[in-house]
Amino acid sequence: MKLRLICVGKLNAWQRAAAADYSERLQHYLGFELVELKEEKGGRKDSPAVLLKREGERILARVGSTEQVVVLDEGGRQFDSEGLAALLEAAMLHAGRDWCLIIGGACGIDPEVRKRADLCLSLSKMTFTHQMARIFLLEQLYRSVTIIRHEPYHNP
Ligand SMILES: C[S@@+](CC[C@H](N)C(=O)[O-])C[C@H]1O[C@@H](n2cnc3c(N)ncnc32)[C@H](O)[C@@H]1O
Repeated sequence: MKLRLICVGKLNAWQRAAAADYSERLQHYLGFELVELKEEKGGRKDSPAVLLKREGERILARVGSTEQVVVLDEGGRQFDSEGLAALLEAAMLHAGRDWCLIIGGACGIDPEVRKRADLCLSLSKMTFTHQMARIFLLEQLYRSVTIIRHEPYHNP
């Protein structure tokens, strides 16, 4: 089973270092691919909704038809770390579909992308920047695999 993370927008140097650290750790346990899309830059006439829609179309073009789509959204379903690990473990044990995780850009996620979601996942009720959401998600995925393997990273 593989994980793919689709993100919109770039990270600065320290964010990139943090994200790279967790994704490298994660790759020791699972296949992992990062797809980083450019933020939509429209002209002065383009409304935020139009830009979001275009961004959404580019995201959906990268989603595989058989993938389990997990959209990151502060209004989504919340899990504790053990709960997320259990969800991931069930998918791994039952040769589940590959996961495609999606983090929106600075303006959020187009409704069409949300419609494609099998799960909307919230990391907190608080809103994070997309950069911070990426780092927190990668850390939680890494934490999940260490929980699944009973390794000492997670100290509840
Ligand atoms: C700055 S937020 C966008 C906020 C915007 N108000 C919206 O409508 O979604 C950028 C992206 O980071 C992710 N994100 C931010 N906070 C999150 C949270 N607490 N849980 C899950 N994802 C979050 C989401 O994917 C979101 O689209």
